[in-house]
Amino acid sequence: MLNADSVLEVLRPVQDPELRKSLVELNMIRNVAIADGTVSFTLVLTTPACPLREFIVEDCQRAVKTLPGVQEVKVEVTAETPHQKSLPDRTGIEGVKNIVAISSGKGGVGKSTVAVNVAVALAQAGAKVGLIDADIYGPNAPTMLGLADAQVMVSKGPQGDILEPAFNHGVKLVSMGFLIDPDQPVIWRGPMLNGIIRQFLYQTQWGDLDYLIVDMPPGTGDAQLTLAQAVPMAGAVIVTTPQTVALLDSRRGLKMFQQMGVPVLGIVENMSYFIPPDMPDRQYDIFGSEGGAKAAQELGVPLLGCVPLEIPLRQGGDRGLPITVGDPESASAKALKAIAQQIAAKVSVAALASA
Ligand SMILES: Nc1ncnc2c1ncn2[C@@H]1O[C@H](COP(=O)(O)OP(=O)(O)OP(=O)(O)O)[C@@H](O)[C@H]1O
Repeated sequence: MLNADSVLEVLRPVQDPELRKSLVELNMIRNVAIADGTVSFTLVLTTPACPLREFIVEDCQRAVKTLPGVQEVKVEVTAETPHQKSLPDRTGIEGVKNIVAISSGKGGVGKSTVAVNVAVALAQAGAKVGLIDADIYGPNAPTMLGLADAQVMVSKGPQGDILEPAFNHGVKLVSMGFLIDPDQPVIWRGPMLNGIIRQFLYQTQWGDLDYLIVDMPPGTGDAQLTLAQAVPMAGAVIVTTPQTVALLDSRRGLKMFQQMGVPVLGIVENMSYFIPPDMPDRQYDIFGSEGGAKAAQELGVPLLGCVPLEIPLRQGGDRGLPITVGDPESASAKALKAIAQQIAAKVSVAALASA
């Protein structure tokens, strides 16, 4: 007999591949309806950027089609991103579900490029996304997001000034670049850092966010400490290049986050290989190969993905048109999108495991 119960029954063995639990038991199947041989239901994923979305939908359709009398299976896909666990000694931000730091052991490895494109890719998938550019040395997220000339609006709230983030390509942004004088030497910016990070976290009109991405200054300094001690973080991502020296720096970064109780979600290897614009099928391992994979294995954290060195990626950053928007079919855009999905999946798994 074809009814809602029999549909749920055949769907019960279908598992979420990341959580390894039944979709039905996870309450991810809702609104089952049947009309003339057409079964429809809503599949509620744990992130709009689910890397296995198509795979799960196909699994569901295949299962339901085994029921006699089913001619068509219509699946509406939505998502409810879980809220990371709060910690007794760290204050979360109201409305913000998950805070993810993008970090690197040293400068110039492409941390901001990864942070900006991951934020945009999550927004493209349908998530509500904010980005804090906390890099005092090179606050370049505004340029990369096409917001170089943006002004942050400040309004008076009961507890002081409230920042109104700038917005472009689906991402809300606050940046050190909006607040500091670019001609001011870095040595004078340093002492302001803690205060500004706290203001970015607690005195910004973020609204509801699934993900708040933080582009950290390079290294293992005060900003990392301030952030980790202030808010509960869903995790940190470490960006590296394949060279050994960059990897040594990453190891330091990894240890620091682990000591502060921040889970390291994985490593992103940037500038993994070069794709010449005139020969898109060729690739050159300029900085050696497999460095990120080896480091991830050695450090016991996942490799979230490898981003090739491509000229349009740099040009997009300079022009304020992230590659994920400007050339979504390029190898680097696809890699960055897949990395965003990996991050989202790991954050959801961790949030649900600790719930
Ligand atoms: N995979 C890539 N292919 C081509 N250019 C890249 C790639 N990754 C980064 N770049 C370029 O390299 C430069 C440095 O990148 P980015 O600013 O993202 O690095 P960073 O680690 O954030 O640096 P900083 O330490 O200054 O904050 C930028 O001009 C960027 O466009």
